[in-house]
Amino acid sequence: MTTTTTVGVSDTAPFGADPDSAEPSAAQQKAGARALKDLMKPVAVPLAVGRVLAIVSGILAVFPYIALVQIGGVLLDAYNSGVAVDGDEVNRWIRVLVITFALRLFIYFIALAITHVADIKLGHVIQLRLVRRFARVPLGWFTSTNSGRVRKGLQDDIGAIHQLIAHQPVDGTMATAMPLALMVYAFVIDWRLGLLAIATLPLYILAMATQMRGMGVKTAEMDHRLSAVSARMVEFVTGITVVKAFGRVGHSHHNYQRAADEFYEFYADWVKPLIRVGALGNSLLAVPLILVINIGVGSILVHNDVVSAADVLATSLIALLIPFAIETLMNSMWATQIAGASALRLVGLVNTPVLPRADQGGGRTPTAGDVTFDGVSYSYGSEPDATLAVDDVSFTLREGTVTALIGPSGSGKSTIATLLARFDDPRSGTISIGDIPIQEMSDLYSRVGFVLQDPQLLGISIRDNIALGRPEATDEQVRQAASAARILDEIESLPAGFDTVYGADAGLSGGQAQRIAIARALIVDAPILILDEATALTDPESEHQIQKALSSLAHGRTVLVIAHRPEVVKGVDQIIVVNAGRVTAIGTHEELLDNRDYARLWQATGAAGRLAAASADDMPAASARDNDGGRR
Ligand SMILES: Nc1ncnc2c1ncn2[C@@H]1O[C@H](COP(=O)(O)OP(=O)(O)OP(=O)(O)O)[C@@H](O)[C@H]1O
Repeated sequence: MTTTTTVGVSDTAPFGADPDSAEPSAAQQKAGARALKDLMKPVAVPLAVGRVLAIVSGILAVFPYIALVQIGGVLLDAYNSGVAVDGDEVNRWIRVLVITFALRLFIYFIALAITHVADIKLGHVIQLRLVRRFARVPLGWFTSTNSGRVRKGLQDDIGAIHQLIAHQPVDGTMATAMPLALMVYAFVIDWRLGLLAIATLPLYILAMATQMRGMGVKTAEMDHRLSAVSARMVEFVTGITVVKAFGRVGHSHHNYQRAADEFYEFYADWVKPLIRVGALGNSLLAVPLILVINIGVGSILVHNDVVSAADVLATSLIALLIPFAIETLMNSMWATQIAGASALRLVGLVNTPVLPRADQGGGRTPTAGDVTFDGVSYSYGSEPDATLAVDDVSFTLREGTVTALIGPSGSGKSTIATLLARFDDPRSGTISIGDIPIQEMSDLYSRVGFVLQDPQLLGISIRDNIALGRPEATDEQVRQAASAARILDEIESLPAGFDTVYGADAGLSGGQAQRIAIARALIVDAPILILDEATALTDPESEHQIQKALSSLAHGRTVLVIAHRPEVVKGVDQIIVVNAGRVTAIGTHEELLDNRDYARLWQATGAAGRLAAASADDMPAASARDNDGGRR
């Protein structure tokens, strides 16, 4: 195995390039917009309803102003003509003002409620799509890099599109519809007052257009750079133990510092035009300036009897509302850009390549248990010229026998073994069990069990951890499995025995966790087993216990053991020597004694001297045949 934190794969992303690594471009931004559209399909109808309601609410915003102008007209008429104010008329317009104002707010809140429900629904839909997808992607895809992407997708990116789904359709539409309706009304009152209401807008739009050129790409890049800083931070924190142990805190901290400095410089560059636009906007659209223009010029028009004072009051209030609408519009544009990057990542995750489903091939079940690799080749990269990690490998594992894979580090042992567990499909060749290709088997994981270097216990009870592959197992069966895996006494001495929750109630040593993983494989009772010879890093007592547990597990099964030490393979039925992804020899220990590659492996590990003395006890397979443990 190349790593102890993931199964059979290293941290380099093997299944295609990481989209996070590419700097965002205008093309990516467009792709983000397309991705957003695609992502929003399941809630297209409620979002459209939200938009329509926002338009209605925006149009209703005009009515209080109409009422205001009418009330002003009635009051002015009465004042000018010296007659009593028509109270009924005023009351009627006050009712119009209050009702339309309240109705506008009511419709606005209903629209927001609809889009918020849509947002919750969409989050749920995306999460379901992701979970269903992840259930079908090759297991080898789950490197720590991709796990980070999954975490970011499920947590950050779904959160980032909240603004876009729950707020933008309503606030963005309202920010367009309301000022438009108000401006139209201002022109209906009087075209000169309409022009006054929008007098400062052209300057503002011009300033904004020059300052904000290219901001879309920059905003998307900011999200990218922020992710880079977070990644450095996570790297610093997760690697802190080893970093401290090797006295590299300063160096590692320096990486984070550099990323943060780069972000600071970029941010300063990004924010400058925004500040300038903000300052210009504040001055060009500032309340005093708008009032001076509208009331000042408006008074001249009133003085010349062109319009009434009430008209000027209404259009001045309309002019004051426009800057707020523009601000909301700009905010929602930025939210869309940032959400575009998140949507792109989510769409990437949702479209992660999957393994073809076994049941599409009819879900066949093998009759005999021989395992055959026939001309199997595999590369981690998807490009046609990617280096082959496994190159045209053919061999057979006879039913009920033990085979060891042996070869130098990086020779392809783990890759061969994990292909049998269908962590991914070979690029060419076939792997079959009893003449049935594993791709066509629907119950592969009840036929193939594995115990790997990293036991991967979950934060659930020890009982549930053991019964993971067979949840219906009785307590007695779980106890028996624990006993055969030489872990029963240690579990019973835990605070809550089998109910102890791993991680929360108690931790376990690597050797203990390994034996629980062995109990887990025992209870599934799969006839074919993949074992990683994982005892090299444990203490002698733990190693002895694990070997005994493995012996119980191996008994009577077809076993493929990944051997890291030559001693382990001496008594097995068959040894497969692997070098640079190719099988260079197959035979028993005695048959291979003259093989150059095999002899070199013994020498390379300094084990040659121990060759003669290698004890059968070291070998799970050999001892399995003498052991009293058995398949249940
Ligand atoms: N996730 C991965 N992405 C890209 N290349 C990988 C990945 N995992 C392994 N490889 C490459 O595939 C080749 C075979 O690796 P593999 O882990 O199968 O070898 P191994 O014999 O099991 O090594 P070891 O004994 O050190 O665990 C190596 O060249 C390795 O660098």
